[in-house]
Amino acid sequence: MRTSIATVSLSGSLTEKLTAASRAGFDGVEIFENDLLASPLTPEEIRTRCADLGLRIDLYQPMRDIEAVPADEFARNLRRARHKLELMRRLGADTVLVCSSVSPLAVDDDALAAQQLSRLADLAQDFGIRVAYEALAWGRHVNTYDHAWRIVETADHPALGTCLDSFHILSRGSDPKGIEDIPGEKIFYLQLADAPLLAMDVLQWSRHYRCFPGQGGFDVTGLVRHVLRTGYDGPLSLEVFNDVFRQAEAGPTAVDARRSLLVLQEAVGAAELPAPVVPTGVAFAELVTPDTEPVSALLAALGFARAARHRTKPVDLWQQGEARILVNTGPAVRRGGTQLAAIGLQSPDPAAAADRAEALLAPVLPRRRAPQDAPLDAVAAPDGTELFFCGADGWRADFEHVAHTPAATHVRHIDHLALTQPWHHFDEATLFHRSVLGLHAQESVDVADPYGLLRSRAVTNADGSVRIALTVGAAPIDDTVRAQHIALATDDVVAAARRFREAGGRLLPVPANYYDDLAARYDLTDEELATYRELGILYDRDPHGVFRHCYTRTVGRVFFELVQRDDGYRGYGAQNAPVRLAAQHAVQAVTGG
Ligand SMILES: O=C(O)c1ccc(O)c(O)c1
Ligand SMILES: [Mg+2]
Repeated sequence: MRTSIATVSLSGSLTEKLTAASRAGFDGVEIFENDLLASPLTPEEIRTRCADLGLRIDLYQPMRDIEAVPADEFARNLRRARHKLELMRRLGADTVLVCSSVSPLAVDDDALAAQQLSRLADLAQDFGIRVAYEALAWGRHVNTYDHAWRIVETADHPALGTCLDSFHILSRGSDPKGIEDIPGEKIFYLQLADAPLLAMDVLQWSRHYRCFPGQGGFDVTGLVRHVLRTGYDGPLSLEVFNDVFRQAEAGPTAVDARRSLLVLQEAVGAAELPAPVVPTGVAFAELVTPDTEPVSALLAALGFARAARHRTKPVDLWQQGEARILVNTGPAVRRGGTQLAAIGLQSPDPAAAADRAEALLAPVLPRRRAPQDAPLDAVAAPDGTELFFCGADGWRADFEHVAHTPAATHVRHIDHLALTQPWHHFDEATLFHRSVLGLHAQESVDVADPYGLLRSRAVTNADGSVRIALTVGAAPIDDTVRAQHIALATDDVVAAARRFREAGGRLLPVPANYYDDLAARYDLTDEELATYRELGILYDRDPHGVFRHCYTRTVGRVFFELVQRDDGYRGYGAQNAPVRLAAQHAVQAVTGG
């Protein structure tokens, strides 16, 4: 199936948009009128540019407020339409989109609408152009796809068909099954967009919050299945009006867009991709740092032992239980100090995992960093984090044992990793982790930071042995919020916190008000409360179990969390995150770091 994208979905000048669409592998574009009007290129030059980039101009849009109006008004509309059709001939575009009218002049008269659209189709036919009539969800009289189709059916004109747009159909709660009643050859175009499920005015929802299929709450895949059953063989085209994408770089957005279509095509059986290989655990988390001292001190206080050193690179392996942290002082170190740069994911088939990632347009990283290293399959996540797919124990061969005092035994494994996403990459990150890694996305939650609202969403495998929390701010965010963290699982957070403190570690202090409120919310003993208060342990419950957690101070961009997850608690203490964030800001204000 051919794929296409509307220029409105990408940022930049028309030629930047076209370049991004082509580089991401789209076959065609919908040219949005405003993009053309603002371009210094002539229609002929745009046509040539598209041809050079291997892009077909699948649609020109939109033509508005054409139908069901008084005769004199319609005469003016036809005159306007003729200009556009001439322009389209110069562009070499063969299909024009006509949106259902929102004009106060339009009357509720299907016969008149059919007759006038038929006249327009006559004119378009002279230009070799087809007219695709689309019901806007907020059209004045025509606002459902079945209504638009009835008018097209009545007009019965070979150059008039309908354009289906998943947003307009699903936002109104129309049943997409009825699409199967439309003959495939009368569906002239199919536009796809998803959206988060919001209770708001449909026009605002459409113009600001659309997202790529799989990033919102609509069943776009189900809708496409109905469309394919009609025999429709036109392109799958993305038409996404989104405030964030309008600001984000066009290149990555186009790749994200194309990935969403690949996943959708896979789901409807229109594309075959290497099957997902779900990771089965976290092999390691890798920190890069310009200075091992503060990180080493922190890890030692947490009970880790420096157990091994890489044979060829300045990388130490710190271990406790099944938790492994690599500390790298190599050339990967960037400005901004210590950061979480890579995650090793235990994979049952690393090569196949990398194949799927590559098929879904993830940047594949070199397999060997040095000739003598064991080859490792790795890709970059949208935020730049390197994801290594690790087989049984291959990567360990690159490390040689160093003499060390045994590690403590409080920490069992890495519970979760929390990564902050560049602010315009949140939906992309979720789709990436779901589609590339086969992880399941949990509900997105809002978290109040003193200086902005954050959105957080966890992706996990089935048994919870891989959990990654993705967080983003509504706008570019400050360093506290940019922090990343590694949560370490323990069976006894109180003992682990005490040990950490006795070893010289400093825990994040939590305000007394928090504990007063905790006493009101839960029936905890005075002794328990006093312990939590003393150590800065936060507490949460969900329908499954109990969560107790506390935080270390931050080094560079990274801090650690000790977590005790009892009785199948599934969350991440989101309830407590605002208190934690405020406490981190407070510490930063005092210490400057
Ligand atoms: O928001 C609009 O006006 C608009 C225009 C063209 C479309 O195809 C559409 O779905 C919406
Ligand atoms: Mg549309």
